[in-house]
Amino acid sequence: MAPTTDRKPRILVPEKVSADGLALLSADYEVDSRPQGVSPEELLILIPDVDALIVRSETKVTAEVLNAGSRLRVVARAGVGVDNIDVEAATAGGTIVVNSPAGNIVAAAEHTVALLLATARNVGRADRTTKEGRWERSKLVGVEVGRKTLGIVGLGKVGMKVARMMRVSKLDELPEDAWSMYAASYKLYFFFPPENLKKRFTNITLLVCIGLGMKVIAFDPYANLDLARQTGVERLVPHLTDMLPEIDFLTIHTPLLASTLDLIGEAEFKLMKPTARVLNVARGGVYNEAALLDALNKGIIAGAGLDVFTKEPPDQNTPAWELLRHDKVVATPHLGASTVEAQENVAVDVCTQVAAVLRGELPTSAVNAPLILPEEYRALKPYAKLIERMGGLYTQHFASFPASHVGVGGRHFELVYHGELAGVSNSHMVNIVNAMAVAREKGIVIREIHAHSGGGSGNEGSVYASFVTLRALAVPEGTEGQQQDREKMDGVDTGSQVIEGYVSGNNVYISRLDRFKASFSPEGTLLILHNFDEPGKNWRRGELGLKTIESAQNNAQPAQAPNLEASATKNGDEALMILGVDGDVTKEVVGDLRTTEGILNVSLVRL
Ligand SMILES: O=C(O)[C@H](O)COP(=O)(O)O
Repeated sequence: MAPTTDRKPRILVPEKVSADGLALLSADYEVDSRPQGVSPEELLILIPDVDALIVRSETKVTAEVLNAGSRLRVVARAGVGVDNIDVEAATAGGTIVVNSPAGNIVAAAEHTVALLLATARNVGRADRTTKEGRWERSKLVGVEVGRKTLGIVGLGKVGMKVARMMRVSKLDELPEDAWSMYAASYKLYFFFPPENLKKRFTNITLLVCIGLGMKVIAFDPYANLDLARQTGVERLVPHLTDMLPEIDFLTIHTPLLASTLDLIGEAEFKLMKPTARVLNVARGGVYNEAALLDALNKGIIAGAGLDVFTKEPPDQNTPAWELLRHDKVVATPHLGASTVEAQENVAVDVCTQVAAVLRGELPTSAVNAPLILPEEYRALKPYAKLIERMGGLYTQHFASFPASHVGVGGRHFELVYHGELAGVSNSHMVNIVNAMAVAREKGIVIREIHAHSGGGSGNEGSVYASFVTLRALAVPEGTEGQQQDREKMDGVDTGSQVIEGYVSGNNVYISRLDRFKASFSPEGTLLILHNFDEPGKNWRRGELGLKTIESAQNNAQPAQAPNLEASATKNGDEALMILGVDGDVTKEVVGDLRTTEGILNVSLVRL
């Protein structure tokens, strides 16, 4: 990741994304919105200067793009599907990918219904021929969808919504055992006991009459039967092929994965009724386009409503291109999420997340970061910051030590979560995007330990409800040496390359650095002076340090942080002084301080 400079972070939006979302970013960031789109070549030229990229489905965020985006911290998909983003490459490069999993559910489900009805009633063809001056009533006779069977593949958010919109039109058409469920979902129990319910409500069924009156069956190996039934799915079939001979309409709501590519091909079409119609508002490729074209041409099925294609727009003379022009097909140009409302929803959702990531916070819907429940997320957020700061402090502070200092390899680490924090399962705070993967690649081993029963360093950290210890182990995990090493670390007096920290309110503090107790905020530029703690001289060293800084740099002043000093614990003859410094500190200043009498070590840490 590129170093931070004074310029505002730059956000590139190479597609049409709702202004309501972008407005959330324009005050703090430089937003380069290009609703007309950018070519792949242009994107490669622009990306090195971009901190965040917001796309829809048209921009292909390839590994090449991601590798060229040296500043890129987040790629946001203003929608659900991330198949246009190389998520693996983003993860490897430490770029967060976020999406909006809920913003366009209603739009996608409604577009499915639109295509279902348009396909059943030849709406597309009728519109075209009427505009051409023809009046072809007898050629355009359709079919009704009420009481027909709809097969849904994939009962995710959109599949469920479609099922809900299709279900029975009258209460008295419900099977007996579905009554109580239906009543519960409308909270009718509140007024009437279940045994009287049917009697009382048969006359006013229109009051709760919704849906198209279709019978819905579904295939989804991961679906929950109770939940499915509550949404109006009559039956879940164990195998996809079980439903195909029975259905009048088929709709698929899955992402495009290796397992869903060509899910419906020649063999599957052959199992369907010649009157069956198929719908695709998910992803091009879940129906094999060549097989679909063949099935329509040969009358194996009756029609298709297609919103998505394997290549958009389809190349000329491909099966997809022929499908677009086919008389039995109603086609739309990937409009599933294209409603004003859905575009506002997804734009506000992802722009909020982009701002969070650029502020250094966790997004709510990261595709390549661990899933954290909102309440866990709120509780863990300051600890994630603490650990990040501890890591920064570790690498910068200990790197300054002379080679003769305790020889810790810096490759084997333990992160120990103490107190209430230990009870949070799957905290994975060290692993925001790729930390673990990158560490592994570099041969660095990080072990996360939940120390449920106290433990820790015996240091002051233990007075806090939760605290975290970062330990660098001298020898690989599991060896006898490591055991001795850890025993040493657990003692009060010994141990080196240990950092301990805690959270108070939303602020993070370091309570131990090396073998010194401490209490300081790991923020900004810190000058850490390790010196002899001769009686009466400790502060003199501090003054000396400040003087040196001031003489080297006029604008450098101690920061207003309340804790500028941390004192020594061991032997009483050494001290650690932490100075928060406004402005920068040059190498020369650090060099001067290092050669000052009584100073044992100096490190400059920027957090
Ligand atoms: O994956 C999605 O969210 C939909 O396919 C919408 O895609 P779009 O943002 O390009 O309209």
